[in-house]
Amino acid sequence: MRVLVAMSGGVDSSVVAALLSRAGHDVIGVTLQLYDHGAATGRKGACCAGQDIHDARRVADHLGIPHYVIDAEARFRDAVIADFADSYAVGETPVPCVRCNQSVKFGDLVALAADLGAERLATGHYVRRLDGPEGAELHRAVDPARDQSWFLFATTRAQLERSLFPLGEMPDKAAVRAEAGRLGLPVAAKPDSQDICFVPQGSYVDMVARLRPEAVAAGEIVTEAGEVVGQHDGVARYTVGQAKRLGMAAQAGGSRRVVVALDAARRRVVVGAPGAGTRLVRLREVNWLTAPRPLRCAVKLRARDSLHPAEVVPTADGAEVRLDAPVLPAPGQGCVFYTGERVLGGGFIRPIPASSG
Ligand SMILES: Nc1ncnc2c1ncn2[C@@H]1O[C@H](COP(=O)(O)OP(=O)(O)OP(=O)(O)O)[C@@H](O)[C@H]1O
Repeated sequence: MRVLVAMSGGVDSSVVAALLSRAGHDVIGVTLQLYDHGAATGRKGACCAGQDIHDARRVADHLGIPHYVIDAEARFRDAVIADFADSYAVGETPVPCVRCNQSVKFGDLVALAADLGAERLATGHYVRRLDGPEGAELHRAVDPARDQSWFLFATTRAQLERSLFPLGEMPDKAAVRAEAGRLGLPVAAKPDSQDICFVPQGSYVDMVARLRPEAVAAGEIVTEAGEVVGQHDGVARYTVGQAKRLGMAAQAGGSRRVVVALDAARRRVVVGAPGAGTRLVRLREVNWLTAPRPLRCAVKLRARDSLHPAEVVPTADGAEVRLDAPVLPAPGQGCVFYTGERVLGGGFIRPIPASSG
């Protein structure tokens, strides 16, 4: 069959292209030009994106497959980078990888695959797509250390139907690298990519400051009762649930405190006692990967979170998550519903109104 492979120039998607090509499929490679570190940082010659495109092309040449580069910079800027900064500016903690998967990768590339007559879009994500009685199902990767299922919760059922994730079955990353070596891929020894691809050297605050300066404006750290206990230099530097780096003043007489809300309109970071939390979490933009219905399941409220037993109930504008035990989730993050290895859906966490004076 004809398969469009999303090639980032990294080891994972290169192995995907190679495996599918070796298996006899009619493989077409596509690389999205998403950002330019040189342009973003003002530094000349810092264009990692350019190197990645070059690497993807070398792999495609090595495999003898056609390869296209698509300029998706404007789309990425609007759908991912602007959303990232806007989200911080309203006191949320965004997950840009979910926005990117939702828009640029699965939204646009599944459509491109159809235009090119390809039956499937393949990526190097570590997840499994299995066929069940309801159609395509999203499952965790075999390797729990690499599993990316949480980041794919917004992929629609129609997009999943048309996707392939060959690496979800791999035992671990070492096996993928070994495969890259065996296949003679020129990127076999390339280091793994960084966390947020468009933020150079992890300085996300600088990027937010350029786009939404109000998100890094100074303000007060207050208790839920409205007592001022410290100063901060921007709500964008904080996330709900954070207990570190709150400053000495915010640690009342040595007792620890935790961020319980970010009131961006008043530039306030609201702190409370550790153990503060809620049993009711409201979600927006919920994507169901099963028929929407009340579910008894386990939810994950950030990428590297443990599972929390809960009941998820669909509502007219999203879903309500009723947790067995209180949690302190960060608005803007994802809440993903799991039953065993399968993802049943997920949505974005709505803000919990700040209760400070
Ligand atoms: N610029 C891009 N163009 C096309 N596809 C991309 C691009 N960036 C990422 N992808 C696709 O999304 C997948 C997951 O992206 P992620 O950033 O998690 O990659 P990764 O774990 O670094 O993998 P890789 O080793 O392939 O770069 C990639 O394996 C690839 O299929």
